[in-house]
Amino acid sequence: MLLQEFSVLEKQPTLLSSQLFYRNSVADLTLNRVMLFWKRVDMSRRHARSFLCVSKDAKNTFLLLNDIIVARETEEGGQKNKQGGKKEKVPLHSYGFTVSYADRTKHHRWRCKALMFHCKDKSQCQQWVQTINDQLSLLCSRPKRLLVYINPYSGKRLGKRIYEQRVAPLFAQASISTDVIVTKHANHARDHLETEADVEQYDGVVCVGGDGMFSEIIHSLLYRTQRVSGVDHHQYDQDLVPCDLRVGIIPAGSTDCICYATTGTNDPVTSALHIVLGDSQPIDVSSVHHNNTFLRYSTSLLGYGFYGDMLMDSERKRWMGPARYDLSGVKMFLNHHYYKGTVSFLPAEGNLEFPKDKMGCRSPCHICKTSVNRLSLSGDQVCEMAKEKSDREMSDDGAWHVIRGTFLAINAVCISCACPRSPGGLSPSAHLADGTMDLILVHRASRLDFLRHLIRHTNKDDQFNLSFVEVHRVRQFRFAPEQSDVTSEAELSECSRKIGTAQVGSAPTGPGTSHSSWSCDGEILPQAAIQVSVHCQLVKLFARGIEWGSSSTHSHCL
Ligand SMILES: Nc1ncnc2c1ncn2[C@@H]1O[C@H](COP(=O)(O)OP(=O)(O)OP(=O)(O)O)[C@@H](O)[C@H]1O
Repeated sequence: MLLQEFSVLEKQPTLLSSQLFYRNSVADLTLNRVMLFWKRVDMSRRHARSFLCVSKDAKNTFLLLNDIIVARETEEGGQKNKQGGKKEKVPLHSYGFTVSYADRTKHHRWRCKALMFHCKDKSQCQQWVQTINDQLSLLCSRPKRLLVYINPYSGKRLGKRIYEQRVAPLFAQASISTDVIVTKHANHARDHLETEADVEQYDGVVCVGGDGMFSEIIHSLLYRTQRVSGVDHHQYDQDLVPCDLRVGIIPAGSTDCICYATTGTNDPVTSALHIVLGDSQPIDVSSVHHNNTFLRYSTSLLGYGFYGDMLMDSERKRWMGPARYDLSGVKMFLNHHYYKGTVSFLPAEGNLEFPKDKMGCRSPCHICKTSVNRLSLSGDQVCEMAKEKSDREMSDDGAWHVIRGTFLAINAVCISCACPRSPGGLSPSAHLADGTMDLILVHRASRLDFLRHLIRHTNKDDQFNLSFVEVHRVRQFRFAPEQSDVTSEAELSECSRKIGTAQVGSAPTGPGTSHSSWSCDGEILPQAAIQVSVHCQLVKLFARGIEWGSSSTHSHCL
């Protein structure tokens, strides 16, 4: 935080101020509506040190209220600092309280830390705890009751343990009550959310698992929201109603790319802290249709060719765990299939940034902020927007771009799809909530060139700066394989009904045939010919987006 910003915040009306003991010396502690701050008092010189003095202990001279989890009285004589493990010497006062807060550490990871203050008497101690917690209770974005689904078979099958050991204690500390369901089979969470769960009583849904589990949950929430609002999601150009409930992701899966792309890490404690602090990050969702029949929603990767074939192959190797993706990736790379087809897309005209700009989406992102914030729109505004949209589409009709070609891969991403192996992701500059998706077309190329393209996802080289790769920021796109689908309407609606369970092997496409299949956030779609439309900020996550920098000095010291 800059000194000017601090000076503004410091001038907020004071709620409580006292002289207390902090780290064996006297400090003036002050609480206002936005932060808790303190300065050490130099007893010998009888003047307070200024905030800018170069004190050895200049760290953590303030905490933003938004980052504080809870204040608690410490037991008498219990001056043990749990984080440091060291006993602090408290010569004068045995009453104290701790302030737990979320601290930013390296690589966007957050940790729960605690500061301890000592008071002259119990009533002063109680007054501080009460006043801090009263202020925290005014932060209405913080969840009080959550519905948690744990997939015990995600990734390395550690979901239950991760939740119990690393997440549940933080929820308990923040007095969040939870109803926890350990899923017994695929689509257990979906069915429970759709039929049994009384979602009105919760402030959010948490999924402990991977991207597949997240997808299952947002499908249920979005189905439910559209049904309650009377919206028919089968109509391709229908404006969808955003989902009110926020979703938290505790990463425990094979890739966890939604979590990584929205928090900058795949760390369960960081995700739990974002939930506890009530962070909110809208994300775009694309809807995938085939002939006016809704197929699925997508929040991460919609991939045809290389990624579609890889998913199809890896589904047969589920028993191998996360290693199946590596093996199938190598196999598909060696197979080197390419597919003919026609891609048509509506470019995101008027957008200020493009996939090759390398600006990225960093919180707070002005590009996403200036995109229409549908989550705050009233019903009338949504109607007005729908009208504007249809006017725009009529005038945009000629704006559709058509590319007929032979493709190794066609990828469409609503977010960067970053993950630990590919920290930039498939499209490093994709925005989380600007109402667009990045359409990446990898044209036919030699194996060696394709390998160069793939390797660039793991290093700092530009994967788009190759003659056979093109990338477009789009609002809608369509794809038609050279031989269009021959699936009957009856088959189509049957597939659509079963789609939640990904009918692997029932799809009429696959390697070795003239067309591939689409991988839609890890599920295989039965049709190759699809229409895709992006819906701006349709779902909200308990996240903050990726922040600039990640050091604790960012917010806690001057
Ligand atoms: N108890 C369960 N048993 C079997 N499958 C389950 C269970 N609970 C959820 N699932 C299904 O497992 C699939 C994969 O889950 P998840 O994404 O959490 O794990 P993952 O290891 O990351 O898998 P993937 O890489 O395929 O996404 C989801 O589609 C979900 O529907």
